[in-house]
Amino acid sequence: MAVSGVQQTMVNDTLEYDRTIELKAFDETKAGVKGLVDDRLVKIPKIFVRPAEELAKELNCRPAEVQPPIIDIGGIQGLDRRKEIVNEVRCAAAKWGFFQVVEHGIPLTVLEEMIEGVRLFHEQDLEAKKEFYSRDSTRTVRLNTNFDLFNSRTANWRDTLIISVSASGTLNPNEFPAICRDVVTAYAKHVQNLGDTLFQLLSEALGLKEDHLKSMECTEGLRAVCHYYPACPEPELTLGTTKHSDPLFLTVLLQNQISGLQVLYEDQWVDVRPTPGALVINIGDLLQLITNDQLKSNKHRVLASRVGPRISVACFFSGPVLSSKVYGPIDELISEGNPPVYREIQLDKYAAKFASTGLEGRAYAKHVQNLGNTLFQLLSEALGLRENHLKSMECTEGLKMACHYYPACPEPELTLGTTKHSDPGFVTVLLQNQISGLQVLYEDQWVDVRPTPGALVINIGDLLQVYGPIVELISEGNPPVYREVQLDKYITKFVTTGLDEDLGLDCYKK
Ligand SMILES: O=C(O)CCC(=O)C(=O)O
Ligand SMILES: [Fe+2]
Repeated sequence: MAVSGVQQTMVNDTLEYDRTIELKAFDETKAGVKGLVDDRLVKIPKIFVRPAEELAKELNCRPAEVQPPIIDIGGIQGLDRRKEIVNEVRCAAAKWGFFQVVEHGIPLTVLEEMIEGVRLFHEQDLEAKKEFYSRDSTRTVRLNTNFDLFNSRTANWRDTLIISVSASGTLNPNEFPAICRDVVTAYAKHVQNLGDTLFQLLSEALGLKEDHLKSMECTEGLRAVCHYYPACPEPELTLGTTKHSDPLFLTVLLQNQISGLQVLYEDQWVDVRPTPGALVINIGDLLQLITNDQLKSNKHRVLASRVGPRISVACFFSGPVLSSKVYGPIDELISEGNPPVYREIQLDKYAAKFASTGLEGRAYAKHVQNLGNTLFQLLSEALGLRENHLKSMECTEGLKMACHYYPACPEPELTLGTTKHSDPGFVTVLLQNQISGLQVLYEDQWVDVRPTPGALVINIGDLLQVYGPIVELISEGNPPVYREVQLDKYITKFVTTGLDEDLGLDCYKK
């Protein structure tokens, strides 16, 4: 656990060097996976190949014969039928987190034209597409391949055009790509209306007033994410989209007739079969959070395929993502017997976190965050403070991962893997493989920190030693040894001096 900025620099320096170069070269073509396919390659580049252990597990996995429910929402105006629909929605959203809707009011021609518009966009000349290629999430429209390309272990066989339809609360079609502007505008209006209906049905399914979720602004922040999955020469080695759950409130997904989408149901991958005219609806993590687990946000993925292109449009209802609005379990859904399982989150911070972690790689980080919380409790108690003291000082925040790769060295006695230093953050949780090398300076001697299977190394960082000494730890006989530091300045100083300059903590002494 360490502080942002600092460790990020280290990540870039040391994470599997060749892979980073390959990823950069691929990204710089701005041609995406479609560009690779146009070059008629027969083997997929290594950056797309899933790790052997993941592929081996896949063999044990059989798609099941069940299907998420298909719900006909045509009759919602009729009182009795509406009750039935609300009931079906409740069951599907609680059990599967996924369902398909038919008779939703969006004409088939609009669905077909939307798919065609996305195909035209991705299949136009590279030069025309390049102007949209960007990883800048503040842009209304951006094309890229794998939004998490530089954070994921394996790249996905997919390019994506992302359009923030109403991020600022208003539709601004002038910025949409001309080649699909009209159809995106028309489709987005239909999806917004359907979203309003779905959030009404979901509110009723939860026993709330029909406009409850809308009044919480869940119907806001519509983003159309237009995926293009080209045919893949080695589909069994990669994925179209890595296993994930959608982070925000609700997703309305349009897919063409090429299958690939799967949802994880009772530990089996189940195909969500393309059904002409149907739209797939799935619950996102935040809707699970505010409903205190009554509705489920389920994991899903997309397989790569020898046939293609598969085209899909995922419309995300993200809420007011740029605002600091706070979301927690809805009061009406909480009771003594059903206490809140989640704490409140601030939407802008939550969304930024997802954008920077990507679809995978959250599993280890989540465990480390939990372990960190425990360690800071133990450390607080060890200092004779209340168990949440260090957490309340925000020491548990700003988790960053630095993934080092130390190649074998022909002349190791002439160099070092990492120069002598202390860590600048609060606490570091270190995972190492079985190759030794880490040493700690103890009583003026270098002591090996031997790799121990299953163990993690924990070390105290400079900030925990200094950070504006805690008043409870100061007394007349033990006056403050350090002056207070301002966190951002402190970090900047470390980043600009690097490991070599042995600043130590002396410069922070009074
Ligand atoms: O392409 C699909 O069918 C699903 C895409 C997806 O899961 C997503 O964009 O979150
Ligand atoms: Fe998804």
